[in-house]
Amino acid sequence: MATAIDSATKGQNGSLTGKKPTVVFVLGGPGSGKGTQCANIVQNFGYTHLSAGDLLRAEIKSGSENGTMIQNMIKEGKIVPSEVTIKLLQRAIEESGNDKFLIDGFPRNEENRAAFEDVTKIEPAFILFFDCPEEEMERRLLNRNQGREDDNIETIRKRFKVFLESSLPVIEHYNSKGKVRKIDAAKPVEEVFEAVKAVFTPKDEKAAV
Ligand SMILES: Nc1ncnc2c1ncn2[C@@H]1O[C@H](COP(=O)(O)OP(=O)(O)OP(=O)(O)O)[C@@H](O)[C@H]1O
Ligand SMILES: Nc1ccn([C@@H]2O[C@H](COP(=O)(O)O)[C@@H](O)[C@H]2O)c(=O)n1
Ligand SMILES: [Mg+2]
Repeated sequence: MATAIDSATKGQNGSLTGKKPTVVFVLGGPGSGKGTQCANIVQNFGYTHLSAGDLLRAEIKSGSENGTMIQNMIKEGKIVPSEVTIKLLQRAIEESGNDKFLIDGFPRNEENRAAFEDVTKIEPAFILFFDCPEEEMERRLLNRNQGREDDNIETIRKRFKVFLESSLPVIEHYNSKGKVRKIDAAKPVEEVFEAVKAVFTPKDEKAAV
């Protein structure tokens, strides 16, 4: 069945001249500030923010048949199978009506990356990578107070391990293609956003200032 992603990719009449959606993958360790900065980017640059973690948490709440499996994976800091997460992302893209997306917390491993590329044929414009020391991320997560079941020290340590072992190689993959825009995320929110703005501001606009 043809999807909105197909038509965006192939054009309304199925030709190959249509414009693909612009996708920026927003990556970084747990608590590095991805969600916080995405909210700022949405306000300033007209993107739609899709957090893979938020979509998975909403799926649990919806009472879906995958809910218990997803909940168990999140509690353990494990990565949910790609087909589940990609379906949620595809649905959110189709329902948004926008053509510019910040996909936050995805791809989290090589399986996520390859499956997304396979299914959607979308190549990200670039990867926004929030680089932050573990001690700072740990402090932030333990103070977040949003009632997340995975914001406890035991699960946080598991999430850090998964980030190092499975997610960093994805960032390295894109780095080798010159697609990573690395941001020092240890600074205060406003300073981080100054660096983010520079990445999203077109070169000719920077020159005019
Ligand atoms: N630059 C910053 N300095 C201090 N605190 C920050 C900064 N950025 C975000 N925070 C705070 O740290 C916590 C984690 O931020 P946020 O939820 O944006 O991270 P995240 O990368 O989306 O985390 P996760 O991967 O767990 O979803 C929040 O309480 C947020 O208010
Ligand atoms: N691609 C993804 C993204 C997230 N998860 C699971 O959700 C948890 C929370 O993610 P956040 O980005 O909100 O921190 C994460 O630890 C994973 O369990 C996933 O499986 N796949
Ligand atoms: Mg987040």
